[in-house]
Amino acid sequence: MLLAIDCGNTNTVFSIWDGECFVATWRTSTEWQRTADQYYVWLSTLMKMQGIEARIDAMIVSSTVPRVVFNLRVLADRYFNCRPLVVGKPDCRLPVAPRVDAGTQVGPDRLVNTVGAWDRHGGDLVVVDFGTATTFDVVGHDGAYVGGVISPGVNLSLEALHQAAAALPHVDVSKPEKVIGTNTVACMQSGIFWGYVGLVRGICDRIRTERDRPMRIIGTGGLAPLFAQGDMLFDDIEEDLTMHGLTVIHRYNKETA
Ligand SMILES: Nc1ncnc2c1ncn2[C@@H]1O[C@H](COP(=O)(O)OP(=O)(O)OP(=O)(O)O)[C@@H](O)[C@H]1O
Ligand SMILES: CC(C)(CO)[C@@H](O)C(=O)NCCC(=O)O
Ligand SMILES: [K+]
Repeated sequence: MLLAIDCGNTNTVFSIWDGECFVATWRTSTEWQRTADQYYVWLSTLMKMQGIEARIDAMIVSSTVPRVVFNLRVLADRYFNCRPLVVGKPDCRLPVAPRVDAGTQVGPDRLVNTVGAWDRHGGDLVVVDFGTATTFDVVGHDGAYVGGVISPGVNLSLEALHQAAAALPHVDVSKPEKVIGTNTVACMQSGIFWGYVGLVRGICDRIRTERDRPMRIIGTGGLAPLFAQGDMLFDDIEEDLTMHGLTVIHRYNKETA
């Protein structure tokens, strides 16, 4: 079975793929210091607890944090006796090459989102991913990543507000009842929630205008369902899009090996 790993700047998600579906998904914080042995103890404990007897013999990794890749390679080698595919490395091929400026290192999570979304929907898409950053990945008619937009993440913006202003507390993002807040927390929640609804709507409209064609908007990431409550932002929400993209890239590399 395949172990697919998506390391973001905040969280790392592990999923086990049996060729047809994900049999399990677990999440941990991203820490580059974590060793292969630590990953394995954590993973094997969760597998045991859930009675999962998967024999992992392949691994694929997307990491926005280059330093974590070393220990994940050791994990693959020491415990699963395989060489991992690492998205963005020359030996990991993508179905369609990105069309970006020479020398640009596109975030592997964005490339993987592009592949996953194209596999499900075909071309002319925008993937909006609410992670550490809020990213917009534009997929051309042929499935290529053709560029996008990087905005500060929702939780990052809330944290920056709290850090920079002595009287502003830490708050969690949620949909406020009204736009006009009558207390500090409600004012901050409104600014973030309706601010991001406007940001997503505005950027997607401008992308459509710039591309001059209809485009489907796919939302992903933990906060996509929450923001979908604010406006008709997305044609679809797919929380497993990055993981799906990883399985597609793995299959593509196996078939074209
Ligand atoms: N209402 C909410 N308020 C705050 N956080 C939420 C809420 N709903 C979901 N989340 C968070 O969203 C996160 C999942 O998002 P996702 O995996 O897309 O990005 P991330 O892990 O924050 O970022 P990255 O992938 O860049 O590491 C989880 O940490 C989850 O706690
Ligand atoms: C933008 C993030 C942080 C989103 O996870 C990641 O994709 C990244 O580090 N990207 C590198 C730069 C780029 O994508 O163009
Ligand atoms: K992510």
